[in-house]
Amino acid sequence: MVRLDIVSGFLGAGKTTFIRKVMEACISRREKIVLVENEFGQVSIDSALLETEHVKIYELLQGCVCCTLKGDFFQTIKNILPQKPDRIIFEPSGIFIFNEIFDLLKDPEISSQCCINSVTTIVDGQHFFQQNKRFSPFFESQISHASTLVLSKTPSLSTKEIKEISDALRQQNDTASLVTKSWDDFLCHEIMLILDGNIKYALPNLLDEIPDCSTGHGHHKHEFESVGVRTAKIFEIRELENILGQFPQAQFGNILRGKGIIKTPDHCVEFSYVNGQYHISQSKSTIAGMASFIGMGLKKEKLLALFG
Ligand SMILES: Nc1nc2c(ncn2[C@@H]2O[C@H](COP(=O)(O)OP(=O)(O)OP(=O)(O)O)[C@@H](O)[C@H]2O)c(=O)[nH]1
Repeated sequence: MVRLDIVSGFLGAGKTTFIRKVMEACISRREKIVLVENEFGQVSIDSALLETEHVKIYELLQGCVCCTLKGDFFQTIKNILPQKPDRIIFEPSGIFIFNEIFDLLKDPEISSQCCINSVTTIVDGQHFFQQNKRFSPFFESQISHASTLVLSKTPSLSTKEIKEISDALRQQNDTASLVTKSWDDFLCHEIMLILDGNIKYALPNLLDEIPDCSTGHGHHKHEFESVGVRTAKIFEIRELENILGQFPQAQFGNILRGKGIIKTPDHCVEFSYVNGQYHISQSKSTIAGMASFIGMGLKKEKLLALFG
């Protein structure tokens, strides 16, 4: 059976960061893995960040596999299965709802060869309470379906804050394993335990236990929009900081998430903007000159002009 490991979490929670660790662990164990990346935006930043010669990456762009791209996702899984990987690691978009995804296991071609091994939901410790309140349907869905909940960005949190978030998570899912320790230094076997140490989804074809989401809900509508940018421009770091520093003031719309790989005079940098805070770091990526923004009421022309 090919194991399907789903790594969910809201926009900017830390999914890609976690998957990078999982990939390192799998590669060191000589597992054959395939990565499926679903980005709501038009530009695939995550694939560029995760690119390695050892792992084949499939991209599903401009939509969400829980609605418009569901058919493409199922077909992608069918295309991958003949390669017989040990594991398919799937990163849904941050605004993913676990509605019809379990129909995967109702497709005989897929369920005879593949089982959902784990659902790891990364929860952004820094922004949890604010985002959970504002975007509760996504949080409820991603948290309640998790076999493991992993808190990210914990070094910036106090013990009291970690306890408060843990209590809130337990109210929504009291059976998942909960990882609150900083996983920056986790060893390979600790990372793999998060995926393989759970039994919630370990058995294939437990159709009786799979929520039936096929009636009533229909495809939910995303209120979000995205803007993708490609640019050959070389930025001074200060220029980039100045751009990112303006985003909370909303003159470019309500930007919830921004990320990109940009050229500077010395090297390429990655930037990440989440909920009003930004971070810039040196990048190892060989692909640069792109950015992606997700939010509401985005001022596309103004954003494009910033990077043009
Ligand atoms: N300090 C710290 N930073 C983290 C941690 N996890 C993620 N980050 C940072 O948070 C930002 C967003 O992380 P990503 O891994 O790109 O988040 P994501 O969930 O893949 O984002 P989207 O796919 O855009 O929804 C990046 O700047 C990461 O470096 C963590 O555990 N600790």
